[in-house]
Amino acid sequence: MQDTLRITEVFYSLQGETRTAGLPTVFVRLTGCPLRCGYCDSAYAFSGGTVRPLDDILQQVADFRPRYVCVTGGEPLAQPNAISLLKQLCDAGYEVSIETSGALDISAVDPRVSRVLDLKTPGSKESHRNLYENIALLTPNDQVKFVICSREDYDWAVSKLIEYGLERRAGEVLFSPSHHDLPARDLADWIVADNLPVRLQMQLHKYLWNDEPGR
Ligand SMILES: C[S@@+](CC[C@H](N)C(=O)[O-])C[C@H]1O[C@@H](n2cnc3c(N)ncnc32)[C@H](O)[C@@H]1O
Ligand SMILES: Nc1nc2[nH]cc(C(=O)O)c2c(=O)[nH]1
Ligand code: SF4
Ligand SMILES: [Mg+2]
Repeated sequence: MQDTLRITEVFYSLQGETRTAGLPTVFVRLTGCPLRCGYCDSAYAFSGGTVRPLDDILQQVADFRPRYVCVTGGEPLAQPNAISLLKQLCDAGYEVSIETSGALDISAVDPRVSRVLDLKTPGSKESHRNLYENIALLTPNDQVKFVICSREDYDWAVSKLIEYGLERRAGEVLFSPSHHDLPARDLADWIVADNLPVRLQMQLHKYLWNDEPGR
């Protein structure tokens, strides 16, 4: 039996987030997630999807002839075969990233992959799931993200930034407003006022395409 993954969608768009924001990217969205963040914009990937052989997924990615591939979900690391998919995408020569909740062990992910590790804030209602052991594994090829719902979340994120020296461990520390919860301008003003070594991230695809699935 060939290795398979349960997949919600594969699509080509502009990366809306992280350090490659604005660059054409193929997205592979894996189905299923053990978390339930209150703000989740991808709840349609919690169930359903199609079980597909890895080779079939790799061929669909190749047909777009991309430079960048982003594996997301759902929670991609909840499916063990995601590790094999990531390795094979790297072997094929793409620049690969993974978006992960930070609740699962990231140690088996191929080091060529840029791991975008979300540290779940209290506003997500899932911060008790954060696996802080992951932080020691971060390298300059990785990125840490906080999705911030309120001033309380911002203060919490700053405390984690300082406690773990995150800007010295990861290549990027991203502060993103939770869409519809916090005006980006408030977060921008706080970052400047506190002179933080972090990058404000806005979800480009929501401004371009109003968060339609598959964009
Ligand atoms: C949908 S998740 C999928 C990957 C993984 N489960 C995770 O949480 O990182 C991808 C990214 O979108 C972010 N996200 C989800 N809903 C959001 C929202 N309403 N506003 C801003 N970011 C959001 C998540 O925090 C995460 O960084
Ligand atoms: N354009 C676009 N960029 C994205 N970056 C991360 C996404 C995600 O849902 O994880 C995403 C998405 O859904 N669309
Ligand atoms: S971990 Fe990611 S996919 Fe799962 S509920 Fe939270 S934001 Fe959504
Ligand atoms: Mg999305």
